[in-house]
Amino acid sequence: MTSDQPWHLVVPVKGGNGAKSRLQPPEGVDRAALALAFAADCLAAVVSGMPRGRVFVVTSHPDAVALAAGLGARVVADPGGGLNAAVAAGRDAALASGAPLASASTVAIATTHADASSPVPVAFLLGDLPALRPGDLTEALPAAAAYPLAFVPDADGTGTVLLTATDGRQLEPRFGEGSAARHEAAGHTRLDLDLPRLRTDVDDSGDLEHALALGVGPATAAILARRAH
Ligand SMILES: Nc1nc2c(ncn2[C@@H]2O[C@H](COP(=O)(O)OP(=O)(O)OP(=O)(O)O)[C@@H](O)[C@H]2O)c(=O)[nH]1
Ligand SMILES: C=C(OP(=O)(O)O)C(=O)O
Repeated sequence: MTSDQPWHLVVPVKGGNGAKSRLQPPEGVDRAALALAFAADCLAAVVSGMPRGRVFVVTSHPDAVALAAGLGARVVADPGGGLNAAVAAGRDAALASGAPLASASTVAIATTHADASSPVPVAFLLGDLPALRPGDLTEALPAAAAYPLAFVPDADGTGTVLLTATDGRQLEPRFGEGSAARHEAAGHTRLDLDLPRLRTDVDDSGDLEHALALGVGPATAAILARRAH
């Protein structure tokens, strides 16, 4: 990806003990630490594939805030209200990215003054993609750029890993189980890209096996090395 890449990318990260509640971690592995490791590997791939200042992590969990800030991402406070509200807050922050990002409310105010003549393409990416590589975004974002609204479904085709908006359109986040059908109904064009690392979000142990087979990043590999044998 080049430095003139126009996309702004939003990555919500829940963090803490409530994260990855459906995932039964391997014996000897702490669930919150594993969830944070997924985010660490995902964000490392994202920031190395995107120009500085274009990555927004929506979180209020201290460990995730430290992780994101340490990687050079911009942190947006989680507004509460779940994943779709977090996506909306990150989208507004990205649109208002010329303005100071003190809090979600200043972001919302600044957004109303955003220059409508230069719309910012915004992409939302799940933060639980431990096998992601920078090249996945290099391929997926230009493919999405051909459509005002688009999305990439997860590996089984029913969920969503990447949701995009260009031409000043607004993301229409409808995340949650079965979100692919809802995003399509909301006008996002479905892109079944052959990018398994992008499409493998980890919700359960089957997904984790799939990610491990593809090859996970160093943070996830290190946490899993603590598995009881
Ligand atoms: N900021 C923020 N991120 C969220 C929230 N809910 C989910 N996410 C993130 O969105 C991505 C996909 O969400 P899920 O797969 O549902 O992750 P999760 O909520 O940790 O997992 P479960 O507890 O099993 O539902 C992950 O990167 C999560 O960290 C939220 O309320 N706020
Ligand atoms: C966030 C999603 O799903 P999950 O919570 O199953 O990862 C989704 O696909 O919209």
